[in-house]
Amino acid sequence: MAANLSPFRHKGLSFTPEQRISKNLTGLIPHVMEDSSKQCERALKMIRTRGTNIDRYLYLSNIKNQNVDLFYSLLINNAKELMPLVYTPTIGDVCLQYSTLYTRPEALYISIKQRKSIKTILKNWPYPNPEICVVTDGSRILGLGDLGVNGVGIPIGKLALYTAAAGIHPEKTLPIVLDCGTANETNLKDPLYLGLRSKRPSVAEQQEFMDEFMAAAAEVYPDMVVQFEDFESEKAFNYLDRYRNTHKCFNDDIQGTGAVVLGGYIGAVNLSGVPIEEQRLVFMGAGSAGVGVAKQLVEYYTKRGLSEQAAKDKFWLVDTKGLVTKDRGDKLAEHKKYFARGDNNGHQFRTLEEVIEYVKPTALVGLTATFGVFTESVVRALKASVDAGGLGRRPILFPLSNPLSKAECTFEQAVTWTDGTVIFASGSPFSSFTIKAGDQAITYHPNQGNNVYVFPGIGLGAILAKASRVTDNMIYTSAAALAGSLNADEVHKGLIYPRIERVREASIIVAREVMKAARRDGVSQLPEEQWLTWEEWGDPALDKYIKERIYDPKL
Ligand SMILES: NC(=O)C1=CN([C@@H]2O[C@H](COP(=O)(O)OP(=O)(O)OC[C@H]3O[C@@H](n4cnc5c(N)ncnc54)[C@H](O)[C@@H]3O)[C@@H](O)[C@H]2O)C=CC1
Ligand SMILES: CC(=O)C(=O)O
Ligand SMILES: [Mg+2]
Repeated sequence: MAANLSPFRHKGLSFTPEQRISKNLTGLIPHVMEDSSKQCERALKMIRTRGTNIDRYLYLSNIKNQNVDLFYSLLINNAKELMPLVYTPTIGDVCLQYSTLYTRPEALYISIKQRKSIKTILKNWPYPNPEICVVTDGSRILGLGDLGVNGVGIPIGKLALYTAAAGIHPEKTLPIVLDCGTANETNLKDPLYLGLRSKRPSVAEQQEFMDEFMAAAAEVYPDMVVQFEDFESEKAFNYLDRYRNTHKCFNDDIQGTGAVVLGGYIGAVNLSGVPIEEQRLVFMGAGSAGVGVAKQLVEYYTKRGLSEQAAKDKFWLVDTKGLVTKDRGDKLAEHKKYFARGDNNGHQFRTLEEVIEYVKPTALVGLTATFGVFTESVVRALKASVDAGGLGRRPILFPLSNPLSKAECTFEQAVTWTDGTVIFASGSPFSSFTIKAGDQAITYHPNQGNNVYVFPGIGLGAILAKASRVTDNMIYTSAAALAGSLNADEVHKGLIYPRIERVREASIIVAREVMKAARRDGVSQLPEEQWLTWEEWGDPALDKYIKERIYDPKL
């Protein structure tokens, strides 16, 4: 690429005749001058005529590499169509094949063998002062397991959404993969695999590496917010505890997912006809996401006046061995202990059907990374237990695992098995579903319950508030802000999340409330006079401040 056609300054075919002359571009691009809509039209035609989603991803990725503004114009204005290509579910397939698809670097790749050079590597990043970093060690990529360095697609995808959904300038985003080896035999045997060809070292050694990384990142980029992503559960909880009080960081799978599910749960309860006090929640999956979400919901209940114990009593967590109880006889992982039930009178419930029969839940949340565990009998049992409470009540069913190939059930199944009564959210997007009966047709609209509705706003809010830490209140507030961000049409349609086309509007609301929470918690380092001005002029002034600072692609 000619130096005068940097991807960050490339206007494609929109360069004016004057710009073409002054930048010596004459003849380097076709003579025609096109506005952005024409260029988007061409790209969309290409995308729609490619044969596979991987081809579409590669085409988009190529555009991003050549013309950043065109890429983000496309993504922002066609979020519903293109987000599933840049993010889940397609990004899951991309990660599985990353080492084969690789054509150029798009992230920082830091291996545990380069421990002595972390600062140098960070300084090698070509764009100055990144504001947000998404870092993974690839050990639990979506529901696909340990993908090692191939997991780098996730930080790349999440950061594209930081720009598309929250307007963080693309030059201010930094994707990082920490390569500690992998347990993935397929990758280890793949001659094209790009990562360290060794098993992961001990947890202690990985933690030392992480300590060194966090210290180096804070020294080289002191203002940067760090988002932990897709670390397997033990490390996810450990690193969050370890750094949350000393670094500007949060864990998206624990905290972001907690907030997004709480945001949707508030709306779902309103639609369900089952009062919040009567809700009983079964969680299938007790990993970082399951426990993170359940804890966020406990906080919601305690803020509504319940004691912590009474709030906790509303949750039954299930893992591969059955209901998580104190006396199950196996050694519970540390993060499961908080929710271990002690009221099972020595009885152990091994299957989800047994748990449903015992608990009579009103809501079922899936975070298992296992396709199809919400079987017909499970979903029908959930519906029956909700119906038993009274007419017109609706079951809440959230199969949240990603990508689509790991969803606990499909939208069509959920609608069919609940006779259309389900309040549904899935981690990856399902299409609407129409049932025809004679001349009548009813169309059901799914929700996407994915942390993309909160992490961009949490990061943006923390950056703009100049927050020294990401506090629990900032996370909690993001959920409440999301729940309040639906417009009248979305409420009328019975949705519990804003339509994905409105994720940018929702993210600004989330960011604004996160900023205010940072200030309330005393972690905002903005001058006090600034906050007093916003107090005087209210949210519109703060919104204006945010909007003036966010990136809008201009071709
Ligand atoms: N929708 C969203 O925004 C998000 C979705 N997720 C998804 O959640 C899933 C889980 O993520 P983590 O909690 O980090 O994984 P994890 O591996 O830590 O936890 C999985 C849990 O599910 C349990 N499990 C697995 N198979 C099961 C089965 N057949 N029956 C019962 N329990 C079973 C395991 O015992 C474990 O407790 C992944 O697919 C991930 O993509 C994660 C974060 C955000
Ligand atoms: C959405 C997400 O963060 C996950 O599936 O891990
Ligand atoms: Mg994740």
